[in-house]
Amino acid sequence: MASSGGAEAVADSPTKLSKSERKLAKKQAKACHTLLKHDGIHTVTRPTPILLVANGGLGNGIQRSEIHTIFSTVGPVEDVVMLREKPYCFVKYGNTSLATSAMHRLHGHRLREGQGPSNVTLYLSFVESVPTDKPQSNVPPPGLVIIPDFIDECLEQKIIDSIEWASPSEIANQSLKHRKVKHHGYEFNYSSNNIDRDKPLPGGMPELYGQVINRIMETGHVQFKPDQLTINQYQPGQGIPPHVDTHSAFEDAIISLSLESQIVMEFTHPAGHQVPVVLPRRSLLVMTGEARYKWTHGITPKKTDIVPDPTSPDNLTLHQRGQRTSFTFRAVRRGPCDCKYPEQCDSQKSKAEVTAPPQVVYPKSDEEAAKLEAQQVHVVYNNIAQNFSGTRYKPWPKVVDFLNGLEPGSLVLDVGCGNGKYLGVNKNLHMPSRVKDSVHCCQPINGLQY
Ligand SMILES: O=C(O)CCC(=O)C(=O)O
Ligand SMILES: [Fe+2]
Repeated sequence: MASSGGAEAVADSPTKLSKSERKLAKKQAKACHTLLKHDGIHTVTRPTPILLVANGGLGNGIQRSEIHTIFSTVGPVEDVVMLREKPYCFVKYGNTSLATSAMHRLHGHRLREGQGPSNVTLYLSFVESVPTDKPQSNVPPPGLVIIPDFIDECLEQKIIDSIEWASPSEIANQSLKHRKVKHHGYEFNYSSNNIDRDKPLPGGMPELYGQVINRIMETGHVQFKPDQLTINQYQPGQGIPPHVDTHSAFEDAIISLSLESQIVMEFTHPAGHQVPVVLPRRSLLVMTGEARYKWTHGITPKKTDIVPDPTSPDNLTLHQRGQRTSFTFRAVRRGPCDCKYPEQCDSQKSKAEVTAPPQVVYPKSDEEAAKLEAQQVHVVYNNIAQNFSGTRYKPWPKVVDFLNGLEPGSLVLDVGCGNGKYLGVNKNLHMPSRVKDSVHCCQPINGLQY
């Protein structure tokens, strides 16, 4: 039986729920709705030995050991199952009574309490079985090679110490705000995604990096000697959007040396399937052929990566990112690209295709505009409302103070009221709103709408 929420299982009596119990039940109902809608997971109201722990998954930055420790305080845990990228996990007890005790004690538990923004609230539901992870193809794109320990720690330090970053004010003026970059050989222009062949940078390629390039050539994986270098420095939480390095800008073989910290790079095939690839610290990544020309590569901006761990029952664990500095070596292309991947190739796409601005069709009447808004705005917001609302339940204290400071009877219009979290803050105010489906808590009054 599918449940709208395990709240019944949590409440000791069917009598009136307290305010915090109501909030918990509402959050849980939303979690169950989302699970069913997106992952087809049915929660049940009848107690079972298995608990689904919403917010307690690898996708939420939670380690299995944290879940194991807290759930073991109730009794022996038989298994904790974490699924790749999912923000929930499953805790299996030997019997229903232990799972029921855990439901009573840990539903609404705040993990990492007092640890600032990293604290999370766990919402529990009973489930009858644990779904298995969808088999994921981990076959890396053809043409991708990783050479571990390409350089030793001593050279790594030497290279890091040698970087001459621009001054903070120069960096503040750069177009890239989300990571630090420095170029040698040629400047990479992030607006055109290309380089200006006629403007080599003064200073050429520093001698130390020249040595690394010679070493790269000795691997035998690279045909064209790199003459351009982009140094990227990422703090934990920073990344680079998925992209294919412009075909017309660089020859085959895009090479990246990872220093200071490992990272997971996501490779995505044009058909949509994704393969996460761990780039170990001090390793060299070489992308040629399909890996270079056809698949996108990118780094998701987050603070932890999910990485393989053969010692963990689900073969996965979390790795906290540290500062990573990468050296991307590329050979500037001197003519058009004639690769086998015309779909991704800017040299082979017709000029019109590449340069034509997207066609914008403006509505011709108010009716057409209203129809467009209904399709593109109202329908979208109504579809995402449940999820959206689940992430916005805490009123901002300053707004609450403002509302509580108003004269009783004041008329307040909360334009763009989201899930209406302020509508009930001060019962002495009139706060009209119209949000169909978005959230049941928004009350329309007297035709005053937006
Ligand atoms: O940081 C990296 O390893 C990759 C950087 C990259 O893809 C680029 O600069 O185009
Ligand atoms: Fe790239």
